[in-house]
Order: sequence, then C-alpha cells, then structure tokens
Amino acid sequence: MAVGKAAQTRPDPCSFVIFGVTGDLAHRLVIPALYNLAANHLLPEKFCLVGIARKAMSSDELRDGLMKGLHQYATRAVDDAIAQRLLGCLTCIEADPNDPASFDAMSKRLDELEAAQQTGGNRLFYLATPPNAFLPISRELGRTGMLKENGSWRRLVIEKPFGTDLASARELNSELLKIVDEHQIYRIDHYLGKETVQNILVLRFANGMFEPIWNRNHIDHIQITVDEKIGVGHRGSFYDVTGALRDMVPNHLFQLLSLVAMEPPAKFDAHAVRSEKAEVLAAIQTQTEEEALRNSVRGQYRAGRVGDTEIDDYRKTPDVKPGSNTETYAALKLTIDNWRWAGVPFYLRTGKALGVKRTEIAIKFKQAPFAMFRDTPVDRLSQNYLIISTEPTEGIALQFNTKVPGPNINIDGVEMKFRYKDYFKTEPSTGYETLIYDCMIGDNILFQRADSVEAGWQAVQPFLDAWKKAAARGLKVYEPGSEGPEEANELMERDGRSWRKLG
Ligand SMILES: NC(=O)C1=CN([C@@H]2O[C@H](COP(=O)(O)OP(=O)(O)OC[C@H]3O[C@@H](n4cnc5c(N)ncnc54)[C@H](OP(=O)(O)O)[C@@H]3O)[C@@H](O)[C@H]2O)C=CC1
Ligand SMILES: O=C1O[C@H](COP(=O)(O)O)[C@@H](O)[C@H](O)[C@H]1O
Repeated sequence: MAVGKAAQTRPDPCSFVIFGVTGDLAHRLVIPALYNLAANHLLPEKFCLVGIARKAMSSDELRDGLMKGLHQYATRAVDDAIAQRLLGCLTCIEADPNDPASFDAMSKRLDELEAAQQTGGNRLFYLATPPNAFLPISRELGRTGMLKENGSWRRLVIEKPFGTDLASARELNSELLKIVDEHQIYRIDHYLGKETVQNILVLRFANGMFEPIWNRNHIDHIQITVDEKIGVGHRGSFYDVTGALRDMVPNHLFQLLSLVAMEPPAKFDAHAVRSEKAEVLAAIQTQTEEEALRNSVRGQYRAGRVGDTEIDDYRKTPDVKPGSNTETYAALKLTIDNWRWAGVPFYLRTGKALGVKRTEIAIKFKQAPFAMFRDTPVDRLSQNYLIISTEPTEGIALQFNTKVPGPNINIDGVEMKFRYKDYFKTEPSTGYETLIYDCMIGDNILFQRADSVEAGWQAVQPFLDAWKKAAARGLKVYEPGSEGPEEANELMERDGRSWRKLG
C-alpha cells in the first residue's frame, strides 16, 4: 500500500506462478493488472511469468489466449511492446494436483527457468482456481519443497471465497498452516485494492475532526450497501452453492465494516491494522437463529429488465437448480458489542440485478436535539449523512442543512462533495494492481489474516444456519431493476429508519 512509502519501487526479482491460468480471473483481472504494473515500471527487472494448466498446452497457445484476454479486458490502451515484454517470457507448465509426478516435474522445471532468468528463487504462487483446489495444490507445493524459504521468499496467494462457513474456513486455515507460515499466506479480497476503501483509514485517522464524533454519542446508525446491476450470468454453478451472503458479506462488506468501525491502530503496520480489524469483527454480536431470521431479509430475482438488459429468472440461469432457494439479495442488521458502537446498528445489504450499481458506506449522524427555527420541527430537517462511496462515483459527501436564501428562515438539505477525479489523475484499474504489487514487495497489510476471516464467518454463521433451516420459507422475490425486496425496507422501518436514497 503506497501510504507512508516515499515512492513505489520495483519489487525483488521473482517468479509469478499462476494456477488456474486458463480461467476467467486470470484473463480478466490478473493479467490486465500485471500489464498495468508493467506499464508503470512496477514489475521486477527480472521476472518469470509461469502459467500452470492441468491439460497439455504450449506456451504459445497460452500466450495467445492471455493476449486476447488482455486486449479484451485491459483498463487502458494496450501498448504492444509492453504486452510482448510481459507475455513474451511466459512459460506454460502442465501440472495437476491429482498427479504428484507432475508437481515433481514442475519443481524441476521452475528451478531451471529461475536459474536461466536469475530471479533468485523468490516465488509467488497465485491460486486462481476454484476453492476446492486450494488445499490439494498447496499440499503438493509443500510436499515438493516449493514453498520452503531458503534465503528467498515464497508466497501463496489464496483467492476468495476462503471457506464456505466457519468450520470449513477453520479447517482450511489449520491445514494451510501445516504447510506454510502465516506470513507466507496472502488471502486476497479485491475490495482492499480499491482506492476509496483504502482511503477510509486515511479519512478517519489522518484528520482530527472525525474521530471525536465517530462513536455512539453522535452516530445513529451505519448503512453499507453493495448493489449490482448484473445478474448471475454464466456463474450459476458457483453462485447457486454460494449465494449473496457468502459471496459478498464475510469478505467485501466486512472489509468495509471493519475499516469504518475498527479502533485506531497503534501504528500503521500490518500487525497493528489487522489486529484491530480482527478485533472489531470478533465483537459483532452473535445472534440466535431466531434473532438472525428477524434481523435479515433474503431475496431472489425473477425475470425482468435492468435498464436495457433482459435478465432471466434466477432459477432459469444455466447450472442453477430449478427450484433453488439460493439468495441473490441479502440484507442484515448487526450490532457491535463494544464501547464505541453499543446501540449503533449496522445495516448491510447487497444484491444482484438491482437498478443501480452502488457501493457505499453511509454514516447517519444523530439529528439535532432541538430545532429552534419556527415552522421547522426537528423531524423535518434533512438527515446528516457522511457518505463514502466507490460506486457510482469514487468520493466522499457530507449532507447537512442550510438556510434557503430569502427573508424567511427556510431550511433545506445540501451536499458537500469530494470526487477523486476532480482532484487526482486516477488511472482506471482492475483493483488487483495494488494487491499484486503488495504481495511482491511483501506488504500484507491489505490481506486478510486467519483470525479476521474466521471472525467474519462466525458473525454470518447464524444467518447461514437459520436460512438453511427455513429453506423456501422467508425467501422473498424481487423484480430486476428494483431496490430489492420490499421487506428490506421494513427491516429499517421497524427501527424508525430508512435506507438512504440515491440522488
Ligand atoms: N472471476 C472472477 O471475477 C473472480 C474470481 N474469484 C475467484 O477466483 C477463483 C477462480 O475463478 P474463475 O477464474 O472465475 O474460475 P474459472 O472456472 O474461470 O477458472 C478456474 C481455473 O482453475 C483451474 N482449475 C479448476 N479446477 C482445478 C483443480 N482441481 N486443480 C487445479 N486447477 C483447477 C481451471 O483449469 P482447467 O482449465 O484445467 O480446468 C481454470 O483455469 C475462484 O476461487 C473464484 O472464487 C474471485 C473474485 C472474482
Ligand atoms: O467477488 C465478487 O465481487 C464482485 C463485485 O465486485 P465489484 O468490485 O464489482 O463491486 C461480484 O460481482 C461477484 O459476485 C463476487 O464474487
């Protein structure tokens, strides 16, 4: 992460080994991110790019596919010379975790490549594979000694989802820690690569004015919204066993929640920041199943339109079970049991096929206790929100009341807005550049530690259990292009609150 560093420097020479290189993530996000790093001179001088495929494939064939993907998904115009430099050195190695001999051969081949390219033995293994392959691949890497650090570094990048519930996340952590040390594991969550998300800490702790009011005395509640317009599309087989809650909440939404709710770390280093994040997640009150049902809404979209795009009924998505009860929308009410947040509800919502793409944290401050202005009762004052948003615009807005010009005291709500693009020249990014760069320089501040992953699953486990038992009961349907099921509004209205409207 660039904060606190004088300038970005090139990482150590290393090999970058991608498992799952034939897949969507590698083509759409990882290679374009490496391209952006190459274009900004942020790849190591000596760099060995290796793709691991389970089926035989030549390096040329793999290179052609990745080059095509780069042209399709790059976030900036592709300069052929840079792309050639990046992919020119690509080597494809065939290895399957079900075939130990293939890993022995891979280990030998990597040694040879690294000796030729003088990368010094530093290796980053990026597991861009389905979660069920994380452990088999790690075990083979461990067995063959490829993860052993002998004067060089060896790192393992694990994609999300990290486990499917509390028990499986614990099991995965415990098995991985038999193979590698925690400092070698980089559990990735691309939300932490987003500028606005990293800026939450800067906003809170590099400014003196927010901290005094950042607590239960001044904050009424906090809303975290991650709405998407896209449907499930071609990801039916993954999504139908995952659902909106597992896909988004214990990872992306909890990253936002932990950054906004954590205590100030003693210093800005990985240990201190990650400890505070884990601490606040662990303080999320564990709900009984009955409370979990009362404090949640789950929905599933039917056929309809989002803007000009036709969206099919979720249950008709390829690879989705015909009568599936998997939620494509989830809203939750959580509370954090600590001194700062006691009595301050956190309302979270996320869903697919909704009317707008919106990612925001809206911090709602308490109303003024008394309105001294005639004809303006306190409940007619506009609400005071501080809004930190990534979508549709990256920025921060503060909403407050002001006097309407004129002879009388009329009051209306206005907004002060900071938009990143008005102040900084930002380059479009995949969100993965920062994370991949940080892995290469060994800065794990933006990666999840085992304890916070487990604390996240612990907090959502009651909802998973309650929803599983309830099956179809309680699953609400919603129209594509809407704001989600009406019951999500009722979740707020019951508490005398409402979701923040856009615009
Ligand atoms: N795509 C995305 O936008 C995002 C994906 N992720 C995560 O990234 C990971 C990859 O996702 P995605 O690229 O979409 O998936 P894909 O299905 O498109 O690709 C999976 C890749 O993994 C390989 N693979 C599958 N099974 C195994 C196995 N048992 N052992 C070794 N390799 C295997 C496949 O290789 P083969 O050709 O041999 O079958 C393929 O290259 C997942 O964990 C996903 O949750 C996270 C965030 C976003
Ligand atoms: O990890 C995931 O995130 C995306 C949303 O990411 P964003 O950066 O576009 O907000 C989501 O679509 C996907 O289902 C999920 O797996």
